[in-house]
Amino acid sequence: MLGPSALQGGSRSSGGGITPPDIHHTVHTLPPILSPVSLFILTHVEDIIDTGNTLCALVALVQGAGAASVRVCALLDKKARRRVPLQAEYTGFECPDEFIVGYGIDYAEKYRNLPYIGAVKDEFIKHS
Ligand SMILES: O=P(O)(O)OC[C@H]1O[C@H](OP(=O)(O)OP(=O)(O)O)[C@H](O)[C@@H]1O
Repeated sequence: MLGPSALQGGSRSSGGGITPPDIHHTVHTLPPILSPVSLFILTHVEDIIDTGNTLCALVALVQGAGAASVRVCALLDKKARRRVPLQAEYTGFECPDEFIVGYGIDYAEKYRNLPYIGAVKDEFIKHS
């Protein structure tokens, strides 16, 4: 059965569109918790869905492990950035295509601790 720490480890990728998601890292950092799984129902809670790559990989992994049902819940859904067909069952708010921070979401490892959700202004975004 999947444990909470395993799920946290499996949910990592790039959210704010700052760096590309590292799905291989995601999969390889999962501990060997997916061996004999019989039947379980999982609701995965995520802060934000961006490209959908993270959850697409995670859902496939969990389904492949024998989940009877996998449901995705996300506070924010940045649909305009989607690269794979991922549809969350439960979402809080549709999010514009901006750099979002706060409530655990960072921009270059900053502003995670803001007690509200904000968008980083263009003049603060590093263009490389
Ligand atoms: O839909 P995707 O494009 O795959 O992005 C979504 C993921 O990105 C964010 O994590 P992030 O990589 O920023 O890690 P962090 O939570 O440690 O900042 C977020 O928490 C999701 O897990």
